[in-house]
Amino acid sequence: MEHNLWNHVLQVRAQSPLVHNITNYVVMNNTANALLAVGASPIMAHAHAEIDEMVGICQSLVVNIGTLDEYWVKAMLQASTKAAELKKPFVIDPVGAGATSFRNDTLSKLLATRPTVIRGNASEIMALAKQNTATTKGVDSTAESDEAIGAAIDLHRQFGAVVCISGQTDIVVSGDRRSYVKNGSGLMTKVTGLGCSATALIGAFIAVVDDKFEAVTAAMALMGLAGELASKQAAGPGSLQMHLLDKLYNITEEEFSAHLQLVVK
Ligand SMILES: Nc1ncnc2c1ncn2[C@@H]1O[C@H](COP(=O)(O)OP(=O)(O)O)[C@@H](O)[C@H]1O
Ligand SMILES: Cc1ncsc1CCOP(=O)(O)O
Ligand SMILES: [Mg+2]
Repeated sequence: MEHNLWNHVLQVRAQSPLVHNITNYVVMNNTANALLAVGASPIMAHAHAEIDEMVGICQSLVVNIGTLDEYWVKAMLQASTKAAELKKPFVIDPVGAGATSFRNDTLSKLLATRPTVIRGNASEIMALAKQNTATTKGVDSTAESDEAIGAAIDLHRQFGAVVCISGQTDIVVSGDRRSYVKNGSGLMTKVTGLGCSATALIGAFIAVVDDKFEAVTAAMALMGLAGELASKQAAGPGSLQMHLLDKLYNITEEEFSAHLQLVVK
């Protein structure tokens, strides 16, 4: 599988999939830039009047609930329903799951449209599976990714989605398949929107890779590796964001295979 992952990076660059994003105000710019850097083509669009056509021309959809309001919830449900109808892959980022009943109710409706992939941090994945005993801390995780594996397995069973728990180790769960990506940097938690960027990259990879488990693993490997290599050049969060975009753009096969820390089970 390791060799396939780099081929998937090359496929994204070669095919430049059009990725429709309904995402939050905080990260629109970061995530569009992350998609461009890996070779994909982002479009951010949430007007009800254009959702159906937009889903129709895109190769995948990213739904991120970071800054919800009622108009946007309708747009998200319209888009995910259309994507399911057209058999286009889509990924949900349950930002802040568990923080409010508005978020939880919206997520229940979105899950019912059967996303291809769910990517969240450990607190969010546990909240989605209603396994959160601790109170959530907004958009940041209060738990380690391995604490959410049971929740991820449960979500996969209920909804059939590939589930990714991000954190110090990114864990991808699908049926009895597991991958563990141990790249990244603690400094990445000091830049807003890097989880959202990981989800956007998943959107690009599921657009071009048939095996969705491998697609998600490749996206998380690329994000973790780019963040780790960029953090070595960064003086702090500001320059990390800048170096991360550069590394997403110019990472080589040699860097990818020399630094990848992947366990597949
Ligand atoms: N403690 C950490 N050590 C190393 N890398 C991390 C750590 N936390 C997050 N990352 C990296 O940041 C990416 C974004 O994950 P995360 O911070 O969990 O998302 P979110 O911003 O949604 O909470 C991960 O895929 C991983 O590469
Ligand atoms: C801070 C914040 N508030 C609402 S959405 C958002 C961005 C969260 O991004 P990420 O989960 O990628 O850190
Ligand atoms: Mg997040």
